[in-house]
Amino acid sequence: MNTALNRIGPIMLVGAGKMGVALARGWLDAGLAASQLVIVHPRPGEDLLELARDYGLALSTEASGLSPNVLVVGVKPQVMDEVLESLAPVIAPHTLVVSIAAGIDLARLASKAGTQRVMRTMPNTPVQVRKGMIGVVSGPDVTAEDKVAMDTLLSASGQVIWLDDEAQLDALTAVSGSGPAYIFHMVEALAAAGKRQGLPDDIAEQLARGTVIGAAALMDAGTVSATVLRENVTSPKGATAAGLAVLMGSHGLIELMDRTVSETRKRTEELGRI
Ligand SMILES: NC(=O)C1=CN([C@@H]2O[C@H](COP(=O)(O)OP(=O)(O)OC[C@H]3O[C@@H](n4cnc5c(N)ncnc54)[C@H](O)[C@@H]3O)[C@@H](O)[C@H]2O)C=CC1
Ligand SMILES: O=C(O)[C@@H]1CCC=N1
Repeated sequence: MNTALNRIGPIMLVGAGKMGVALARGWLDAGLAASQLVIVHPRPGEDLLELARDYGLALSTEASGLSPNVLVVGVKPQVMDEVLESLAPVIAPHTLVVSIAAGIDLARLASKAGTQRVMRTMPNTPVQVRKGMIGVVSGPDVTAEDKVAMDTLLSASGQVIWLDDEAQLDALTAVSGSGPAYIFHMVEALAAAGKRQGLPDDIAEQLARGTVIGAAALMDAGTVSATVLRENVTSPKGATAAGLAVLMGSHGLIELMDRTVSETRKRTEELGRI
């Protein structure tokens, strides 16, 4: 049992799809008692039902009968307005409203939720294993106690990055919110290249996946920079140097990642205007 975590509730999570379930699993793994969490979902999917079974969680099909201290809204940006408006009966003056939606700004959240006590967060899927990167910005009526409570709750899922400038949350979305997808695609690309070099499919996939896991574990094990870790693999005039000359050459990964992150940010900003 994690005492600090269990002083925050009751917590209501509305919309537990991929991300909501990932967050909830992180909190429950960190010691949040099932009695402190109410999950509201009209049609629970298999992942949510499994989470409920694992932790003895009660699921609810509608938000009613409770004004939570923290209301986390985990729906898609496209339905955020209507969902927030429908939550008016459970939002009390003591309720901190927390959105995880990409793009929707604090002013819009506040206007639809009917309170200035709002926060905007941007987690990523590794929150499920408590290795998330989670950006946060606060609305004007968020108290110091709210910030401590959210820092405790979100820290249970990974590293919390507080930002003062809301625009930076869209940049953070494009780096760490979407970032796991870039890395998973790197695994797919490395496996595909291995197959083209004649490796059996299953072995190429095992090698690519295991290599990214091993490289991430090396970064996790210490504070050595990615640059030094890369240099440690790269013997002068050796094999790696030949491959990196392509990856780090003109139109290489730096340019590709720059364009990728820039497009993701642009779309994040668009989602906030839909
Ligand atoms: N998937 C990711 O890696 C990340 C997603 N996000 C944000 O998280 C939010 C959810 O994304 P995902 O989990 O990927 O999508 P998802 O589609 O898996 O989850 C959204 C869930 O909300 C449910 N829902 C819709 N209307 C509802 C209502 N009225 N009441 C309760 N539940 C309702 C849907 O049935 C669905 O299960 C989005 O706003 C997205 O921008 C943020 C960070 C990372
Ligand atoms: O793709 C999306 O819109 C969300 C935001 C960050 C990760 N997934």
